[in-house]
Amino acid sequence: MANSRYSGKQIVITGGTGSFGHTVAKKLLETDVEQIRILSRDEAKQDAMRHELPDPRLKFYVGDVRDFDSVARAMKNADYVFHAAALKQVPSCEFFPIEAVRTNILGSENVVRAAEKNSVSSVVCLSTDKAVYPVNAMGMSKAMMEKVAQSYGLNNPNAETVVSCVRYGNVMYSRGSVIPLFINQIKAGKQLTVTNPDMTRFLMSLADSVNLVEFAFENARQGDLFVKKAQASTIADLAQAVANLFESESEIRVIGTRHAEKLSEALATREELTRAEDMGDYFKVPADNRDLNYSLFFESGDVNQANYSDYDSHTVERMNVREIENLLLTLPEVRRELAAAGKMDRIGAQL
Ligand SMILES: O=c1ccn([C@@H]2O[C@H](COP(=O)(O)OP(=O)(O)O[C@H]3O[C@H](CO)[C@H](O)[C@H](O)[C@H]3O)[C@@H](O)[C@H]2O)c(=O)[nH]1
Repeated sequence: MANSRYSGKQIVITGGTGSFGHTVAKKLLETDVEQIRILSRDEAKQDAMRHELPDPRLKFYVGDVRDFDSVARAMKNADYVFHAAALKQVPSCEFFPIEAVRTNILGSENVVRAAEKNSVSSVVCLSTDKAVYPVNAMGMSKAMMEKVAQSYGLNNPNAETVVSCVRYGNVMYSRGSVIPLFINQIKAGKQLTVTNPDMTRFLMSLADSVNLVEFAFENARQGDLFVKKAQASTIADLAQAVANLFESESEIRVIGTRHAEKLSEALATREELTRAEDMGDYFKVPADNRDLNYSLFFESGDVNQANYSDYDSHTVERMNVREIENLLLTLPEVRRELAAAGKMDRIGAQL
């Protein structure tokens, strides 16, 4: 990260003890940032992070985005906010959707309001492809978070706080996700459980997701939403790639689609793409800035829509098994697992 942007700045990361917060904090500590504040609920995780990153510029705030006062306290005199706190497990949000409303929607509103109150200059909110045409409560609540973020600019055209969003695909090797699951199944000599071999997902590394937030932070204007162009793969190919790397003979067992999951995910809708700016590796989707004169919503349409299709994991360029293997080899966690399994030649091929 360029030093100048963060020089002398105070930055709040909500949900800062998660994998994203952790990675960003580490990267920021390499700059001349003045202070990084981690706002999160779990003091044990904070303690672990404090020991891992012993730096006086890193401060820990116990709090919850559901509680406005705790958010406002962490934001006092802050300059920038990365809003990563969320309930993001699909199944738990299905069982407790109101909890997703409280954290992902109302909590995000608290973050925006507290940022405004403290004259924070930029807030970047983290969203997911599951917010696009959502079918599960987690995705629906994230879609509403995006609306909360974008409506801030619509209602406050002269605001000094710029609020933007980014949308991720699946972050590879994130906690509880399918890649570490496949690796554990291989290590245990079990079959690889594939839900639906034809299901597709966008695959991103944690480093990609941090770069996306940084890009948004550097380029955002009020209400913008950023998407990183990503490659996709089928789950069958992903399972095969993991098996190949570990030279595993584990068979693939098809277990069927789980509750509330989709065959493919979309990172942007065709309606969004009609007004998006192509920025090379990224799309920037500006907010729909028509004002609250409803006739404009009803009477002025968009003639371009028919020329675009959704940016969907089923239709974008798909990696083949070999390409997925190479992508997996860029992940430090996979390299560690391969080293532990004595597959040094695999790692060496990529050095
Ligand atoms: O045993 C399994 C488990 C999963 N899958 C498949 O692997 C893909 C990825 O599954 P993950 O569980 O890794 O990820 P999800 O797409 O379900 O969602 C994940 O990524 C989201 C972000 O988009 C959220 O963070 C969410 O909480 C997190 O589980 C899916 O197609 C899923 O069907 C299998 O084939 N076998």
